[in-house]
Amino acid sequence: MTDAHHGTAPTVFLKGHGTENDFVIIPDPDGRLDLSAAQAARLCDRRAGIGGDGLLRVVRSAAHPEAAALADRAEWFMDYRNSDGSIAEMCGNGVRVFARYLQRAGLAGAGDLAVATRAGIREVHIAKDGHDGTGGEITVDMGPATLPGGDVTVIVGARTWPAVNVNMGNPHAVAFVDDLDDAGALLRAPGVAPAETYPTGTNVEFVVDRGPRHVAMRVHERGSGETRSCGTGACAVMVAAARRDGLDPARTGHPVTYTVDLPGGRLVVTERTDGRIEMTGPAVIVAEGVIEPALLGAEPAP
Ligand SMILES: N[C@@H](CCC[C@H](N)C(=O)O)C(=O)O
Repeated sequence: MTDAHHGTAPTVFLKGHGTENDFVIIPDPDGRLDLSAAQAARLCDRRAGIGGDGLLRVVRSAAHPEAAALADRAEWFMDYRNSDGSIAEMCGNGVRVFARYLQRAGLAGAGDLAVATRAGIREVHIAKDGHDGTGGEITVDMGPATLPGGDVTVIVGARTWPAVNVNMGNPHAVAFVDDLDDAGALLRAPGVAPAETYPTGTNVEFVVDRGPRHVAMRVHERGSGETRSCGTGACAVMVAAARRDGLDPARTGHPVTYTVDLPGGRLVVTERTDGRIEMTGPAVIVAEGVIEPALLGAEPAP
């Protein structure tokens, strides 16, 4: 039961986005809102709820069982949910928006900030306001990519493409295509073979070249459908493109930067010589309000 159910305190939400990957933000510093998958999905519903590709619950690490061990290194835990209510390990655009919320709430300043996620701690740098009305850019150390190898195929209808299996804390299948329209309407999740490569499902990226170290992509996200941007996806795409282009900073001793265009905006992704991936992009809060208790609703008895 939440405070909202008892009518003692309203449940506040904010709405934000990073390159139009949009999120319902629920400040819950003391971890009192034990949001179910159904409640998260209702909040993300674009017709009957607030609407979002995902949900970011802002909880003190010390107040969350999955993050308490990280509390001495990161005060805040990003409890991320996809729009269908499922839990994901990591969200790259989400962690920038999460940091922007903390800054707006006076819980963090411009500069460096550590955020706990299910994929571990992510170091975030909030740039001073660029005076463009959006609060300036935010850079996240997304950690190293893992490329487990093996042949993966992405399937949409009768079409298939070879894909690269990349893990950014969450799973990705990156397919290079001739034209972004080749993936069709993406109303359903693309198939992947062998399916066992991704026991918990996967995000799928479709990529074309735009120029030297410049790509464009579409993404179908696990648990959310096609979205206008995906930060972990952009990082997975950058690494897959770099390896395809024969670039590996750990071997050459030179960092590599790719510009990644998405339907909702642009992300800049750099792979450092230590193998860590840095992603830079915008993060904007657009609204704040109060959730009607009926939207959270009473959960059916088990
Ligand atoms: N949009 C996110 C990724 C969110 C999680 C993903 N749908 C999954 O299930 O792994 C991003 O910006 O990285």
